[in-house]
Amino acid sequence: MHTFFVMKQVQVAVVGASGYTGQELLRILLNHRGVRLVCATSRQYAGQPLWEVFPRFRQVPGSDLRFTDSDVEAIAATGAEVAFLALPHGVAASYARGLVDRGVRVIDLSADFRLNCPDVYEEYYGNAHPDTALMQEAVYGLPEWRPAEIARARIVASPGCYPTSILLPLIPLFKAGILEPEDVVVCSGSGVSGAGRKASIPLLFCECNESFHAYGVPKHRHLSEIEQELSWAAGETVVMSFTPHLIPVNTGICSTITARVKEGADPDSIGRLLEEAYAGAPFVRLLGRNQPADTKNVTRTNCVDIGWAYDPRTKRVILMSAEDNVVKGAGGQAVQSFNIMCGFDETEGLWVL
Ligand SMILES: NC(=O)C1=CN([C@@H]2O[C@H](COP(=O)(O)OP(=O)(O)OC[C@H]3O[C@@H](n4cnc5c(N)ncnc54)[C@H](OP(=O)(O)O)[C@@H]3O)[C@@H](O)[C@H]2O)C=CC1
Ligand SMILES: CC(=O)N[C@@H](CCC(=O)OP(=O)(O)O)C(=O)O
Repeated sequence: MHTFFVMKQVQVAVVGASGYTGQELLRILLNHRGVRLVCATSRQYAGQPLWEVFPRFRQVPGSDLRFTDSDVEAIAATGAEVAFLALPHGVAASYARGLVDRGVRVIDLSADFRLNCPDVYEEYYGNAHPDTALMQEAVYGLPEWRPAEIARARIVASPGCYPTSILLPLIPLFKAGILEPEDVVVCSGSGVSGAGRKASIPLLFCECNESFHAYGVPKHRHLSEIEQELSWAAGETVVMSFTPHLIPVNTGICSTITARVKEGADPDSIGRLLEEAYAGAPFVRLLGRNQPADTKNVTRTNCVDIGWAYDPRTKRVILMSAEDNVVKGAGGQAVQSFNIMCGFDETEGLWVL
């Protein structure tokens, strides 16, 4: 006798489905047993089926759905219960309030709702936030640290790609109080898809290939959310240096973090603190002492790999992390939050290697 397991289905919309993170969301959601995709938006591809725009989805069940150029009213009318916003920052905020007010739960991949202080938002994004009430309601959706708040949220602000690779290694050490709060230095590299699927001369193949350079110095906009979350973990203000680099690969983020260990703190506790923090975390893979993380092992997965080292001469811990910017740094992490919000296993649809 066969036993059939029927999983509940949640109706889902992807708004901004033709970009890099939108495409990644489609890839994961078309394979998710608990999802019925009811809406995928794109202005330029409106009317075309998903598989025609992304031939990799040809013959995949559900890929006959057509892109629509939708507004809030039309998205809600599809019966969507959850909407992923994979829109440029600034645009996402114009959809969020209308959807939440119509009872659609929102998972926003943009930076619009990640900060909780309106002044910091204005400092980094150059304009006043259009909806500070919703900004303060939004949960910063790092699933490893806020599962209970994510589970009941109306709006989740999914963390940025660089921040995810930096926060996961550092939060346990700041929570344990072993790091100096004003002596953190981070050097990160991102694949070119991090900049989005748009025409731009600096992003052309001949401009970025065979090349490696820093950008966004000295105050990349991600500094604001990283310092916010590290200050939350430390219980005091954390100030850091952050230098992003563009690396000539499609996807992948590699972050090398060094931080000074406080006088009297035990550097031998670093490995144990990480292991205790992530004992039940399916997507955090601890590599061990003196083991660097490599982007080639995480691309197209929802995993973050983390290695660590300690240099007694400088009294600095060295944390090395790698993730895929469009998966754990964006679409995969957003689906991880979706699973928690909808009562699915946290890993549902995400064990694709
Ligand atoms: N790429 C990455 O690694 C990461 C990106 N993010 C964030 O996720 C969001 C999406 O990023 P990404 O996928 O790279 O961006 P893309 O530029 O690749 O895609 C943007 C999407 O939004 C749609 N769009 C653009 N402008 C508008 C508009 N005014 N109204 C409605 N739809 C619009 C585009 O389709 P169309 O023009 O056809 O309408 C497209 O589907 C951004 O906020 C980004 O900062 C977060 C983490 C990592
Ligand atoms: C390579 C590149 O340009 N990366 C982007 C960061 C990725 C991103 O989209 O930022 P959010 O996570 O905040 O949305 C940048 O530096 O602005």
